[in-house]
Amino acid sequence: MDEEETPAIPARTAFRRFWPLTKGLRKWLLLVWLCTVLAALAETEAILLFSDLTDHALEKGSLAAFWSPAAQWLAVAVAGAVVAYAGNSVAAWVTERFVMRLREHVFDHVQQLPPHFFQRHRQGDLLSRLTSDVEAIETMVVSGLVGAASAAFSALFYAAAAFWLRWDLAAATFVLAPLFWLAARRFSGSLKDVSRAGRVADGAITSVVEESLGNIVLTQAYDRRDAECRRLREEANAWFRASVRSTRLNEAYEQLVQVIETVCVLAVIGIGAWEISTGRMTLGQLLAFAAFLGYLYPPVRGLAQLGLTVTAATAGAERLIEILDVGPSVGDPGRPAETGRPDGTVELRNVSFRYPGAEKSALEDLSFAVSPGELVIVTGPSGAGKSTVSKLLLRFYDPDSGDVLLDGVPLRDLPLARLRAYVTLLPQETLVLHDTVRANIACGRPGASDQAIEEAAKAADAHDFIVRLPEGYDTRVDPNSARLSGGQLQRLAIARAILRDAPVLVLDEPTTGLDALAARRVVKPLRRLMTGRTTIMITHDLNLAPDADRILVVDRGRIVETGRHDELLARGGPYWRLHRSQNNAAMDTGELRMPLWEEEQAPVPVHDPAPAYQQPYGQGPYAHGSHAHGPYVPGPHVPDLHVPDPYAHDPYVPGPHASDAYAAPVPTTLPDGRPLFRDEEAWPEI
Ligand SMILES: Nc1ncnc2c1ncn2[C@@H]1O[C@H](COP(=O)(O)OP(=O)(O)OP(=O)(O)O)[C@@H](O)[C@H]1O
Repeated sequence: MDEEETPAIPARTAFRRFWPLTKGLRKWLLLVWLCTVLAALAETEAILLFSDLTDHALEKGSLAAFWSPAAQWLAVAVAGAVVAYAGNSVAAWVTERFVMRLREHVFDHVQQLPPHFFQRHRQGDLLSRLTSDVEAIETMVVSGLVGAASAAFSALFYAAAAFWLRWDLAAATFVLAPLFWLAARRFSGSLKDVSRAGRVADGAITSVVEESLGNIVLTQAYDRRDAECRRLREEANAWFRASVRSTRLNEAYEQLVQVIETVCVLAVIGIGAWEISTGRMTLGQLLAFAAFLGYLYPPVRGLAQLGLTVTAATAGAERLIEILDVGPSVGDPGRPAETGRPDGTVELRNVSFRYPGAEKSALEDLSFAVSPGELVIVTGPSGAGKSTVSKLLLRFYDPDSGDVLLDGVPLRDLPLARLRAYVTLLPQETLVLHDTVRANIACGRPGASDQAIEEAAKAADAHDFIVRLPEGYDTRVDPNSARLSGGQLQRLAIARAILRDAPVLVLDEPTTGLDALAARRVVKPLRRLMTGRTTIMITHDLNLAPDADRILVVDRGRIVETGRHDELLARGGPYWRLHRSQNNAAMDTGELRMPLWEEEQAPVPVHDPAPAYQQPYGQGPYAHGSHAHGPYVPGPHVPDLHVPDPYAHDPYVPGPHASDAYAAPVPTTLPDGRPLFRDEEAWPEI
């Protein structure tokens, strides 16, 4: 779904769609309309008094005939002013309430949408929909409706008054009325197109600014200022064209209407002059008639203009309806399962899943179970489906087939709020609220006491750096804050998760993006967080792997290997290769990493749950003499790699190179000499 493809919707459909949101406000709308009616009555009375004054006081030059109508006129004017003030104030209140309600409604809806929606929509465009498009709908549903009702009433009222005064004169004038309608009709189609283009361009400009400022480091470091300005200019040009064209169209319409009005006024004066000359009309009557026409034109013009405004607002409505029509991918069950706090047994049973619109499945018939308190690491190359597992565990999506179970209960039978209280996610990116440190931790468990927050911070090794901040726990932080390092932010996130105290933890790349020192600094807090909880850690970083009760190696949506760290290394299979590529510092770029098997070897071999052959670590097929020491070369391009895929050989017969460097025992240090995280020692405070 793209902003350019927004489907066209008739104004009536758009109106009907948003009208229910005026519930509770309608009585106030009626009051606004009543005020307009009263104001119109006051104006009419004023015009009639003016006619009286002209004929009795002005034409006859009698001051005595002046006082009474003048006093009545003043009283009517004051009453009209009070009513108009009250009506406009209530109208402002109603329109702003409606805007707030609509914005909350759309915002609430957007927050329930699945992750792929946000990957496919630019944030700036969403922002523009939530701001200017929401306001546009107000002009259609509330101001539009009240305006139309008031204008229609005023037009009818003044027209009736004009007829009552001189029906023949009025009839002659109204013959010209369809001209207004024709003029409005002529312009409305073009105005809708141009408004739609303007709104899309507005969203695009917000997106460019937002993306560019969000990437300011890239912009500055790579001197991309000109490129970014060019990008902005391209979008701004579209907006510029749309807005100039929209002004031109509106202006042309206004001027055309002026000309039509002049024709009407001249017709009235011409007929009036003839009527006065024949003695059938007084000057006062003619002036009053002209005044009624003067009052009649604005509502008639307003009605036609309103048509144009509503047409333009429909373009905004289309963009909001497009979002509102995207349903959440999951919802609360009709009949929720009756469960208490779970022990934390997690199971994926024959789970297959394909992202909406994707060509290939992200997970294929995946099964594994984790017992309460176990630590299971899910690893594998980029795009293997690891993060998809975390999305299913949090129930951002339901599997296409198979089940995800918590203590034997399918997740789809648990209310979402309860499920997410039981399963805590520590996401890859450190998520920080624009708020105080205290609030950032407390959002793990709203209403937590200060003492509980501090204890969580202590367990996460965050307390010490927090108290050193200028205002301690009350220091404000924000997502782009330079105040806290990546590691410190991660420890805040750990404190939040500790406070949440869920029986199941899903850690998605908890050390990614942290340097070695910072990564090491979060290991202890992470261990404290994991203690006693079922933990599923999705990671490329295998430094915590020795701690895991089990490691699942996933590739192309399937488990290709499972076991403990030592067993898997000894097996010399995919895990061993992942581990080797990491120790060779060929970091996780996905492209750099060795494929677990060669592309052409489809279908993907499925893990055989029976214990694999016991192959000494380093005796795998890739422990090949000339490559063992060299820089990492992706698998399929290894020129003299004559050893077939390891999965094709079960059991594997050790090759002739068992004695090379990779036949060494499991290393206890990283290549740069750092100890593995397993051997913790005191580290300096960062
Ligand atoms: N929103 C999406 N729409 C379509 N396909 C998607 C979407 N998100 C992920 N995928 C695809 O699903 C597959 C699994 O993705 P996933 O993010 O789970 O991989 P991963 O193992 O976590 O990768 P990485 O380690 O790079 O984060 C990939 O082929 C990916 O391209």
